[in-house]
Amino acid sequence: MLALRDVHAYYGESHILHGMTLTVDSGEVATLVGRNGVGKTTTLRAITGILPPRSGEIVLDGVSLIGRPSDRIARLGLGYVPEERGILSTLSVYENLTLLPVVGPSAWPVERIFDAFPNLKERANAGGTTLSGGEQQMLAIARILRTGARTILLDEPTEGLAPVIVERIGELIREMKSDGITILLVEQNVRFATGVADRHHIVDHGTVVQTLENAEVIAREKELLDLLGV
Ligand SMILES: Nc1ncnc2c1ncn2[C@@H]1O[C@H](COP(=O)(O)OP(=O)(O)OP(=O)(O)O)[C@@H](O)[C@H]1O
Repeated sequence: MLALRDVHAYYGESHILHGMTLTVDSGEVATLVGRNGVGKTTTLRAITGILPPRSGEIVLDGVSLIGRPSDRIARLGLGYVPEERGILSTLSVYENLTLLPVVGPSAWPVERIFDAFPNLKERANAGGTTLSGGEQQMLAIARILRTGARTILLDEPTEGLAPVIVERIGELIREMKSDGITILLVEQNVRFATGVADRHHIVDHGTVVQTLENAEVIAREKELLDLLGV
């Protein structure tokens, strides 16, 4: 389980997270939803240790993450797929895929990844950034699955992608969940979010203002879209 309690984080003097508190249960898919700039990405960066919080508690499976460097946090089984995906242009698809160390026993072997993503197999020797946006997103997620991370943070994985790719990413998230992986997802597409998630944390001004079960969000979709301004 992942738990944040009263987390405060800053960029320089800008106070961005104002007491972020939330939990993601083991095996759950939870989302962070909210308008642009409310601190969703910053929350993921605080969890990974890329932007260490100035105060508060973050605990992953009983271990405090506070004060640990991000590479140590990753080795505890936390994977992060940033919005910008982080595919390196100087490396091939295969090299990008195998770049990160394996951190756990449930790591997907490369053969499983190639079975799941035939496009990545076909393009294994091509440059990482010669792939389409959708393929790069698949590669970014596949790279984390290969590490065996049991808790995965995904930042807007569907942004700007064609509907058929969005659907494939939805299937993949459901497959990850059925493998027992815990997922925290930043997602602006409410339809997509309700298709994959168990609970939704509504974020405003760097804090969670409401947590809703998936069924509530489905029932109140219009209200939520108005709230998000989308
Ligand atoms: N590197 C940075 N330096 C300074 N301020 C930043 C930096 N990154 C983000 N911010 C600011 O922090 C606030 C929260 O940004 P964050 O990216 O967490 O928002 P978000 O909810 O993820 O929204 P979006 O969907 O726009 O990414 C914004 O006001 C943003 O301008």
